[in-house]
Amino acid sequence: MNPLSTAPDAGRQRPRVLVRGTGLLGASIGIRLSADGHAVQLSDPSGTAESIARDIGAGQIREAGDPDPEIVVVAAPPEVTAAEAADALVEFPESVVLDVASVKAEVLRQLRELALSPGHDLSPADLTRYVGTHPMAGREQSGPVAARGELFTSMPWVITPAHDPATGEQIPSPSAVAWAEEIARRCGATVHYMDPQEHDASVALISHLPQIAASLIASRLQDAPTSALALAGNGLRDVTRIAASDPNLWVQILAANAAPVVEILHGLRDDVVRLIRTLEDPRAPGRQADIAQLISEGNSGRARVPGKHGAPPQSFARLIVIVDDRPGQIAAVLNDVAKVGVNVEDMRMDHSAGHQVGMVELSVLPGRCEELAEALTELGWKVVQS
Ligand SMILES: NC(=O)c1ccc[n+]([C@@H]2O[C@H](COP(=O)([O-])OP(=O)(O)OC[C@H]3O[C@@H](n4cnc5c(N)ncnc54)[C@H](O)[C@@H]3O)[C@@H](O)[C@H]2O)c1
Ligand SMILES: O=C(O)C(=O)C[C@]1(C(=O)O)C=C[C@@H](O)C=C1
Repeated sequence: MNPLSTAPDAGRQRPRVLVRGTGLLGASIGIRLSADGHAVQLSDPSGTAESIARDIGAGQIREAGDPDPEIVVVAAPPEVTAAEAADALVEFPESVVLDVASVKAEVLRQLRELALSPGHDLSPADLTRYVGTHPMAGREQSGPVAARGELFTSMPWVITPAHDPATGEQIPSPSAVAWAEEIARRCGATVHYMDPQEHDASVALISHLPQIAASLIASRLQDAPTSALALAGNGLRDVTRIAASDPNLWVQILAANAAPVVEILHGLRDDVVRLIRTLEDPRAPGRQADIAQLISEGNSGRARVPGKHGAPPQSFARLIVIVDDRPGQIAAVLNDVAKVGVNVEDMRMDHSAGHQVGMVELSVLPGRCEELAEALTELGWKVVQS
């Protein structure tokens, strides 16, 4: 009997996993599952991506004659995801097949079309072993070199089981869904369930809109004078980090989720037009209240962004440690923080223009900030609380 025909057994089973597509996502999953004791096989049309993934500990390159995987994770670009998942369902008739593409309804639509197509070996019954998923974690860099085993820790991972449009019944078997959930948990993520359409509408707002906004803002900088760019502070860095993302990937994501994105862009356009009108004559009666309203609407939205583990938003206390600008200083600070036993929730490094010093900004729980500042000062660090 297929060991995966039942739900995960109290976390003891370690099914063999094939990761198809060993870029950022695939290699990160491979690292995490290998560390958790799974035998992970790797395959990618790019031999370089496969070799790098293997070399960084994501698993072993799948060779002819290797045993069939029990779980396949398709981590390929969105436009080939349905075809890759279909091939895996046909090639490994006992395996559970997951994908991690950023869009869900279009992948499912293509898979259904393949299952109904007389020219394809995929049958509708095979779809009982397919589970669409989407880890809400990534980076602006791609390829296995950017992979990190910790990528998914405490981040949401959405599972989007398909339902039969006629009967409303869930298509993937309960054990396939349970295994998808188990893989997400073993990668350190927190699991959410949604149907594919609700997922796509949600990510249009919380993922696709930010990407578009970051790209549009960063594109304004292309011809900016170098003297202006030299003044760039954290505000600009915060809102443009994801503007460095892969254009190829985003063409595919936005094209596959265009309708919900367009709806949101209409609303954004209305707000931009309103702001332009206001600022054309900012001293006219009522205009300053308009500006204040726009900024405070942003405050309200921002306050709703949840913290780690989907917990309510939490403001961390921040302290800045001033370090000499030489190798090993960040590690030395973090080492001392670990000695004090305080968890760092976030960290960033900044340089003071024209000075040979760096500023390591540490975000910690407010209740631990005072104690950490005192301990680091005692250990000889220059500490500033902000
Ligand atoms: N980048 C992110 O932040 C992020 C986050 C969550 C989900 N995703 C999704 O994960 C998937 C992979 O994205 P990524 O960021 O790892 O991209 P990536 O470019 O880092 O890696 C994609 C890999 O897929 C390989 N590939 C290309 N065609 C293939 C095929 N037909 N079969 C198997 N592999 C193939 C490429 O050679 C490459 O190594 C995408 O579907 C993306 O939507 C990305
Ligand atoms: O943090 C980043 O760099 C990301 O772009 C990650 C992000 C996101 O919007 O949160 C981007 C696209 C993916 O589909 C999932 C995650």
